[in-house]
Amino acid sequence: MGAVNARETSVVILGGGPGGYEAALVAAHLGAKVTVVDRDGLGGAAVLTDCVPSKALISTADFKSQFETAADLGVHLEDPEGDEVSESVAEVVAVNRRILALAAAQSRDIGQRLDADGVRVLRGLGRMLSPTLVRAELVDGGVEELTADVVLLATGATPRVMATAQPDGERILTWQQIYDLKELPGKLVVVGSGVTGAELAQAYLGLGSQVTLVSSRDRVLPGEDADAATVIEDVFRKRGMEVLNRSRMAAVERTDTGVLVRLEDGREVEGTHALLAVGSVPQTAGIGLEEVGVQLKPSGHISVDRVSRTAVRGIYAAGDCTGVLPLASVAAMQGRIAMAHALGDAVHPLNLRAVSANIFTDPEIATVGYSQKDVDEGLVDAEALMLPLATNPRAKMQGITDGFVKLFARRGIGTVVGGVIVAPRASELIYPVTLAVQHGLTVDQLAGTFTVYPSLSGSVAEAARQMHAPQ
Ligand SMILES: Cc1cc2nc3c(=O)[nH]c(=O)nc-3n(C[C@H](O)[C@H](O)[C@H](O)COP(=O)(O)OP(=O)(O)OC[C@H]3O[C@@H](n4cnc5c(N)ncnc54)[C@H](O)[C@@H]3O)c2cc1C
Ligand SMILES: NC(=O)c1ccc[n+]([C@@H]2O[C@H](COP(=O)([O-])OP(=O)(O)OC[C@H]3O[C@@H](n4cnc5c(N)ncnc54)[C@H](O)[C@@H]3O)[C@@H](O)[C@H]2O)c1
Repeated sequence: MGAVNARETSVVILGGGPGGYEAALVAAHLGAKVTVVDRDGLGGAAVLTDCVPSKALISTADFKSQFETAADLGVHLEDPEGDEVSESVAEVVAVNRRILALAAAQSRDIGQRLDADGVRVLRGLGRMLSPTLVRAELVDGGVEELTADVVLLATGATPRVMATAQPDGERILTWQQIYDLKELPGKLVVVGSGVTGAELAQAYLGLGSQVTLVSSRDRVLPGEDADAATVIEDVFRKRGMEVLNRSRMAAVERTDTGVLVRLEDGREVEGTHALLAVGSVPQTAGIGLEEVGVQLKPSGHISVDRVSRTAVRGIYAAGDCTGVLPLASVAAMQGRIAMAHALGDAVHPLNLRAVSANIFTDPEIATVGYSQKDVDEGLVDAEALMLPLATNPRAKMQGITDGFVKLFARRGIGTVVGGVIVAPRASELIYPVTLAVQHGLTVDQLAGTFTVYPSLSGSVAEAARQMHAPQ
């Protein structure tokens, strides 16, 4: 925007999720006058219904699973009378109460930070009246019109709902409705084996439900590294999940005892509950975007460039409403970049090649940079090396049998361009690989860096060592 005086700039942000609130903090820090209009609660779906609650549920399921595997490490549980305790039980009401309290506390923390930084927050629906005028329809019934030099659209996405599978919040559920459950589903049918479906199917399996996963593709997690997805699918089956591949849901209906999921090939799957995880749609309709010139893709996502600009000068967009990469971390980065650009601070355009992501299954799948598919399709001239974790001494001590480290490095040069780690806490282990990708380190530099003995990160260094090309 050329020479900008941030102190005289008024910024209006639609949406208080990671895309919106992180941007608000940056804009306030740069001195702008900032108002956030948010409909559902600060933190957005990320904090209130999606990312945070699902990860908290998974933590509970992981904890419970440790009781089940304790015997492998020679530990059994006894009650005070010395009788063996064979089962742990998840009390869903208590589990959900904790999760909702945790999410609410995080939302409150965000509110306090925004408040401390002088950001004004209005609870209500924002609508564009012109490129520089936003109408806020407040939950208390009031209306406010806000003039803006800069607008950031960060309205997120919402679960996709099919006409033939209508959620009722009791037995047929979206992932946003599961925290109101008063009892653990006896038999849960999860429809959709993307990241949301896979994570929640395993969480409920861990909590004690019988689970059937309806997967429309050849394998679960179709968008992920095939070796990693195969490990996860094997683990799912080993632990007793029924996985139905090449099975597309046609409809879900209520029965006297629960639900009936009809598949397109005529098969039927019965359950007590169905969880629909068939994707999301952006929340971009009916709020005046196209009327003011913002371009939407056929999917409804807002078109943006690498500094989060839309087609309209002064209007930016960040997060799931752009469909660039639906992650909280990416939403936040897009929001920060937008404000830096709009308010004349130093800008580093979004670099998707350095985004690390994690699937919170057990074991977890963490990825960064170029993928195996990119390598196979010749998008980058790189070689791959995969090292199973089973031979790692720390893995043996911890009873870890499934998992691997895979690195991709430029052929001949050895620069690390990507990696996949399948392991417990892979989300923590991927960081050295992300550092290597971000800063162009070579496999020799990774291999030449000390790791603790014994440690799982030793396998990252060992994989790099095995990729050394003698000069
Ligand atoms: C089950 C699940 C688990 C996930 N887990 C992870 C994870 O572990 N890690 C990760 O990085 N990502 C995760 N994600 C993705 C992550 O939740 C999203 O990428 C993130 O929420 C995007 O943030 P956002 O700011 O774009 O939108 P949101 O978080 O959806 O926030 C948008 C906000 O905008 C408000 N809003 C909408 N329209 C308007 C309007 N017109 N006016 C005012 N306010 C409006 C909404 O009320 C909401 O508060 C997960 C997603 C799902 C579904
Ligand atoms: N840990 C994380 O970071 C995390 C967790 C959850 C979601 N997310 C983000 O959200 C994005 C979306 O993930 P998602 O899993 O919600 O959606 P998705 O669109 O990736 O997956 C939905 C799946 O449902 C399947 N499907 C659609 N219709 C179906 C039908 N009728 N019957 C059976 N299957 C059907 C699709 O083939 C697809 O595999 C992810 O790419 C990720 O970026 C991240």
